[in-house]
Amino acid sequence: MKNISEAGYMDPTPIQRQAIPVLLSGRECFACAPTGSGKTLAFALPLLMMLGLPKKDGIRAVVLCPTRELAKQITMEFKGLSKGRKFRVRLMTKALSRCADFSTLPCDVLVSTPLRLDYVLNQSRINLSSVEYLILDESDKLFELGFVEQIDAIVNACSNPKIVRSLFSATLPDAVEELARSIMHDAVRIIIGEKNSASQLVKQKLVFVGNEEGKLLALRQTFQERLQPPVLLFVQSKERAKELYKELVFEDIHVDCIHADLTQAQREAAVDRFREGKTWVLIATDLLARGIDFKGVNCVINYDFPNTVVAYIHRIGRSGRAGRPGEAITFYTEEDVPFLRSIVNVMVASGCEVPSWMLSIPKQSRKRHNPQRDPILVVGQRKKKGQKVVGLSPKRVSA
Ligand SMILES: Nc1ncnc2c1ncn2[C@@H]1O[C@H](COP(=O)(O)OP(=O)(O)OP(=O)(O)O)[C@@H](O)[C@H]1O
Repeated sequence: MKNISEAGYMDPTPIQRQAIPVLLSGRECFACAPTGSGKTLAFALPLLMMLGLPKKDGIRAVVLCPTRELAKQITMEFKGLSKGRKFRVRLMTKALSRCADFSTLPCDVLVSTPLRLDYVLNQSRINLSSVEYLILDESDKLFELGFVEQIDAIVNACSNPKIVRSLFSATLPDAVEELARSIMHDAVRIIIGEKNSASQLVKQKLVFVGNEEGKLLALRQTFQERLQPPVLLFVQSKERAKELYKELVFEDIHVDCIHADLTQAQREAAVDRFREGKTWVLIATDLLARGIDFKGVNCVINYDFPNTVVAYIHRIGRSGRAGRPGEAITFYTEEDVPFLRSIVNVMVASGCEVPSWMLSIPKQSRKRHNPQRDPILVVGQRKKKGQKVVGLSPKRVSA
């Protein structure tokens, strides 16, 4: 209770009100609640309570999530909540996965990405048969192609017949729900608000930019009208993250970028600089779309249209967290128009206004939209082409 009040948590959020008693009663659950609504605490708190005291009985709980950044954040949350007790909460780092002797390493809670845990499992260096609790955070992502085989191996290795498994996410497509049911025992289904909906705290806006070139103009205009850091800027790929970074780095807006081509240390440094307020605008790929909790992101800009509606919900959910209001601006080109409909539906469900013509766009049968986009023109190339380079006026930038 001391740790909870020191963290400033005065009242449980709706997902915490529902999920904590369910987990404390020993039932499994799959829970779907909006982004930023406190799902981490909803599983971390009951898990620590059920573990009771630290023990040296092998690995007792495993939490899986899709990215290293999120795994680190979850580890920190567990450590904060268990301050004063000697629980061993361990993050599966690269070093741990390569060198640790798990047969002698006391571990109450192990937080990992599926890839790293599966790597250790494949080498027969870890025994998961004593695991009592298994949490899959961002569970729908973990059931996607690319993760599902590793999840399967880990679920099978957690062979304790009394294991309690739980799934948490802000989005839970029906197909994933069905798949999840096949591995769970009589799980309680908890849905807060409308399933697969965006956080009501985020004011969503669509901006037509015509084509790729129009995006840079629209971005500069947005920043000139009002730049209220911190801002997260999402692009489609790591190549585009690098290109956009090159384009913005010389402007007075303290920009940085994060993508999978950076080393772990560089990724962590980029996250830290953004958390500390040293970076005002962070360019990111979908690597950062899920789970990451930056306090007070004022605005998310989808420079590139998200490739699925699920990605849209998670991206814009980096803003409007823990009861604070946020804003999301999504640029769309001619090419993106046929894919507007599902995002428009999300906006309407959250009470945002949209032009009526958008409601008559036919639904796309193809769910993914990953077009080949023209490269973002870097400053040097533009100068060579004889085009004018428009900069930002630092006067208009408010910190
Ligand atoms: N009871 C509470 N009262 C106030 N703030 C809270 C409470 N519980 C959690 N928070 C804060 O809310 C923020 C969002 O929590 P968290 O990261 O767990 O959200 P989430 O639901 O997992 O989001 P996402 O779906 O994006 O992963 C965090 O900053 C957390 O500290």
